Amino acid sequence: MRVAKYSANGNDFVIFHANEKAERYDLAKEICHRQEGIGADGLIVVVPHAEYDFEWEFYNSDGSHADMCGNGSRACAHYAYNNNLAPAKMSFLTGAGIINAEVTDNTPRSGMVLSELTPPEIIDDSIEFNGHNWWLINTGVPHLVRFTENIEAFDIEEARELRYVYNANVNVMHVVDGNLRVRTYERGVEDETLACGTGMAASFYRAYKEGKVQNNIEVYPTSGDTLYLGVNERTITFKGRVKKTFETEWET
Ligand SMILES: N[C@@H](CCC[C@H](N)C(=O)O)C(=O)O
Repeated sequence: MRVAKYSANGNDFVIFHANEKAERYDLAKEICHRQEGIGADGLIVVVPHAEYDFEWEFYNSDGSHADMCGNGSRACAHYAYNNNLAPAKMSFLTGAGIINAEVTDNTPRSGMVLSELTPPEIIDDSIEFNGHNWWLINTGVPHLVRFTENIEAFDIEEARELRYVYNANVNVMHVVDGNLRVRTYERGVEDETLACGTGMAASFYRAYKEGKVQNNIEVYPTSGDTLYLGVNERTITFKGRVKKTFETEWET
């Protein structure tokens, strides 16, 4: 089976396409394993759909399903376009709903991809934990977000505790010159990742709602890359470069 490895600003994925949907938890764990597999934060399988350009299956590296993945949606759009599975402007079905994406500045190895995420929903804006105010926001998957003045001191153990209490990903953000730095602990990877799209979107949404940033800003994840986020009437737009790092045969 031919698979492609992608990096979307440090959040990395293995992607392949198949003729039909299946339960691929074990394959996800095997392929994503950092020492014994290819190594990735997630596995994406592109399958045909009657109404949309395609549908995806998304798995975290521990084999769990997730309804949505912002960075994965951009990597997947580049993969689908370059494998003639979708036009440059496409719509595809995820567990969270329909995602519209557009690939520009394309080469076989990289592209600029804009993904329009599903409408954000503030689930709770008054969570108090260890003296901090957290918001729980669903941007396709649930994220806890709070502000910090010292982003270097992101407490991974506290994040891990919160992740299990709320069954959510956990983010801290710092406003820098009107833009945002964000660090994310991801459930399903069970550690900090180099970038998380829905996490950056949830952080941006809270900062925007509280008037701490304007619309259309730059967001910097742990990888140090630059992503572009904005909000329109209903959805959050999320744009940045993705890279195909290699392709290989995977023996099943
Ligand atoms: N990295 C993703 C989010 C993937 C799903 C998440 N780990 C969960 O289980 O909720 C992104 O870029 O949004």
